[in-house]
Amino acid sequence: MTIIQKYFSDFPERQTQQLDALKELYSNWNQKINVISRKDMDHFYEHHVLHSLAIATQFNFPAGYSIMDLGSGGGFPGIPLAIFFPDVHFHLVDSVNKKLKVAYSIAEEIELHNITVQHTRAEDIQDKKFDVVVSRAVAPLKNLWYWSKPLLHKRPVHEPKKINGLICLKGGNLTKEIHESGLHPKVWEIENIFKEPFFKEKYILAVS
Ligand SMILES: C[S@@+](CC[C@H](N)C(=O)[O-])C[C@H]1O[C@@H](n2cnc3c(N)ncnc32)[C@H](O)[C@@H]1O
Repeated sequence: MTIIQKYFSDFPERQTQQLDALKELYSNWNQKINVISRKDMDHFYEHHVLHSLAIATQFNFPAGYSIMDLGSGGGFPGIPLAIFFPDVHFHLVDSVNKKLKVAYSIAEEIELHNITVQHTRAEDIQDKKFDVVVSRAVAPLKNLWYWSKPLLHKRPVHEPKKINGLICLKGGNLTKEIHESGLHPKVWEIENIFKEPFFKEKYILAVS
């Protein structure tokens, strides 16, 4: 996990151990339930953990915040972010239960207590509200916002690193997708944050 240390130098011991444990756990689970493409396991920390933590370079979630990871699959970006923000609660939602089972088992194995999971489609949730929704590689921005908006607390924030809204990780040419959403997201190019070629044409989008 040297690639993580390259950008985040001073993790407390507990978080370092949790991050260190992830690759072997995901490798083992992946042999039973495919949550990460096999060839990607060679770049696990860069493509999955560091990519998820791009959000932590731009946002500071205060203790007590409640965050939904919409379409979390095997736990990205939710699990790396839950390790990074141990005082923030992450609710991992996916319409495929077996992937969530992997995420939940891994959270248990590393004693990550700020995670809950729910097997449902995001648009069917009616009884919960969150401060933030995060999401990676799930659906067009228009849909993500349509599903997230009713689930967000209405708490306007005025500090630049805080947000009450949707944060998603996306790749490729987003011009059409953003236009079709009718939204004006704030956009960060991850290649300006992390220098590895993998992050070319990868973006963080935020809507609030
Ligand atoms: C390409 S996977 C990405 C998984 C994970 N976010 C990641 O980056 O590794 C997309 C996931 O979104 C889930 N998904 C798609 N639409 C959804 C919805 N409306 N509600 C909940 N989950 C959804 C799918 O089941 C799938 O697991």
